[in-house]
Amino acid sequence: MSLKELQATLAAFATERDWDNWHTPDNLVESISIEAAELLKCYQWGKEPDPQAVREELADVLTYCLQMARCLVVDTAQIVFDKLEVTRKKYPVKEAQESSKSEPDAQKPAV
Ligand SMILES: Nc1ccn([C@H]2C[C@H](O)[C@@H](COP(=O)(O)OP(=O)(O)OP(=O)(O)O)O2)c(=O)n1
Repeated sequence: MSLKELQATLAAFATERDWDNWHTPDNLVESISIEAAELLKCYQWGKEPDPQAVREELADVLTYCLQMARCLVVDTAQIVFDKLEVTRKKYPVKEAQESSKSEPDAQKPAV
C-alpha cells in the first residue's frame, strides 16, 4: 500500500465516524504529542519495552502525522524528502562520521 493509499484509508476511517471536524491541525498536533508521550512511556524507568505496545504507540504517532499532513494538504513523501535535502547539507558525510566517533554506539532493538 502506498503512502497516499494509506492516508486515504485513514481519511475514510475518520469520515465514517464523523471525526472530520475534529481533525484540525491543532487537534492533530496535540494528538501527535500525546501519542509520542505514550510511546516514551514504554521506555520509562529504563524498563524493557513491550514490543507490541511500542508498535501500537508508534503506529498512533504515525497515524496522526499522516492525518495532519493530509489536513494541511502537503505531500508527505515530498516534505520528508525536502527536509532530508536540508539535513544532508547541514550534516556533510565526512563531518558527521567524525563527530559520530565520539558518540556512544547506538543501540538498535529489533521491534
Ligand atoms: N478522533 C480520533 C480518535 C482516534 N483516532 C485514531 C488515531 C490513533 O491511531 C488511534 C488512537 O486511539 P486512542 O485515542 O484510543 O488512543 P490509544 O490507542 O493510545 O488509547 P489509550 O489512550 O486509551 O491508551 O485512533 C483518530 O484518528 N481520530
